[in-house]
Amino acid sequence: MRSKIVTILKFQEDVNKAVAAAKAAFERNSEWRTMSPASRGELILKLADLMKRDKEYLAALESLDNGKTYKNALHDVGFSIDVLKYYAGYCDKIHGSTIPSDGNFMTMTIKEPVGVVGQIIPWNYPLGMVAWKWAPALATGCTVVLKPAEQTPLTALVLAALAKEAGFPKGVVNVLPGYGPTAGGAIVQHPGINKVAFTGSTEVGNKIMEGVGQSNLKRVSLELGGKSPLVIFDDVDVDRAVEIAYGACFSNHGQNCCAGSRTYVQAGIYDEFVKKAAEKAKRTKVGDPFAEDTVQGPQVNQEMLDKVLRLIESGKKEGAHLQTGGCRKGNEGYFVEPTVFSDVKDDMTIAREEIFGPVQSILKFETLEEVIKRANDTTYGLAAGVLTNNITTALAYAKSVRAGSVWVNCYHAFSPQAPFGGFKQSGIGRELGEEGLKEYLELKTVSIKV
Ligand SMILES: NC(=O)C1=CN([C@@H]2O[C@H](COP(=O)(O)OP(=O)(O)OC[C@H]3O[C@@H](n4cnc5c(N)ncnc54)[C@H](O)[C@@H]3O)[C@@H](O)[C@H]2O)C=CC1
Ligand SMILES: O=C(O)C(=O)C[C@H](O)[C@H](O)CO
Repeated sequence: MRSKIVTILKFQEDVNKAVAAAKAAFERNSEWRTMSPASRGELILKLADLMKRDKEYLAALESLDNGKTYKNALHDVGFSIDVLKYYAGYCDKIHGSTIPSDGNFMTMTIKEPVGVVGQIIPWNYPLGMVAWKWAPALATGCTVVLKPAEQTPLTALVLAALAKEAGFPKGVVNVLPGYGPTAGGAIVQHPGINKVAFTGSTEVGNKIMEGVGQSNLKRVSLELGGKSPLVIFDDVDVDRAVEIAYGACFSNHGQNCCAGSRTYVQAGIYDEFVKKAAEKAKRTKVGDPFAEDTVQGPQVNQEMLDKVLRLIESGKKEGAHLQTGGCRKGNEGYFVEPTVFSDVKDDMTIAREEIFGPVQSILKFETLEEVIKRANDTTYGLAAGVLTNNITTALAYAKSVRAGSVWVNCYHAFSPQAPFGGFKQSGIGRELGEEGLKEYLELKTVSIKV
């Protein structure tokens, strides 16, 4: 008990130090606050350039730390650079408006950085999540204290070193590795932090809301779990649909908040789709993330391996039809066989819980009205997809599905310009795009008596 208290106090002390540094960097006359917006943009671009210089190193470290394939890690580094560049361009374009208010006043609004921001990120996109969190925070002029996931702290630490090399003033970015309840908890509770941005489980998202309520009502943005539906109508090319559905569900080994983990297939093509989806999954090359031809590496750790296997077992027990996979792959490492279940029913655990693993659940449907209802029958609302050649069907689905992103005839269509975030218990607020900036700004109204 005593050693636990000492550990908690130690984390508290570290968080205090990081917050003090971030607060000092945010002081009114500090170098950071008095820097021109254009120079702030140049620093962010410099960081992006340094990441480009070190991209192979960053990707290798990410792959080593997380288990994702080197190829995917390299893609993540590229996307992270794009996100930084996109927000760098915003630095000198953040402005308020003038308002024709009643009475003899001239009224204007000013957009100001929210202040010191605590950022808590997960292990599935360790480097990508740093970029998504830092870019809008730094573009708006905030200072940050970031806690990477305990499973994958390495690339965030390298990015901190690159930020130093780029020339960010002392205290603007702080990286603090540590565990969730201790280091993360201390960030959430800290009275010196003005906003917390979090990506991770809905369970911890709830704890963050509680902690914020108990401390100083920090601003909050949350990007949480999902159980996203991909709906496939029978007017599409089945082979193409199988490919898209595979990418939707299995990319990043299924460790993806917006994984298309409920595959609804219309009755007319259902049997053919199931057969081909199982063949596709079976062909997946699982193994060493650094090998050229590997498509799927290991899950991140024992805990996640156990969770995925437990959910696969629930699928078998509850009567879903196992088409392929269904077991751990080999006896070493955290590898899972790419798994496909058909005849999944909406009330089965595998159709309701976020699995975060390489498991596809295929469900049959007949009509648009029916499938909209079923797609929306979830506590989540992060993403959704639809494959059809009928524009009316696509638009009806896109308008009716309760999700933050809807992908039509594609999936995982991410770009730095397009906002991303959840309806319902998938989150609060948006990341990326112009919307992502708003999460880091306070709006001030100034009225001048004329
Ligand atoms: N939305 C997403 O991208 C992610 C969703 N998940 C979901 O969550 C499940 C569990 O994975 P975990 O790694 O346990 O997720 P988690 O939500 O516990 O971890 C995410 C981050 O939150 C921190 N954290 C944990 N407890 C905290 C607390 N009390 N206060 C402040 N910070 C805290 C962790 O240290 C980590 O940095 C996964 O199986 C998956 O379903 C996990 C990772 C990412
Ligand atoms: O899973 C998450 O947390 C993400 O938001 C990452 C996205 O899925 C995306 O694939 C990153 O490129």
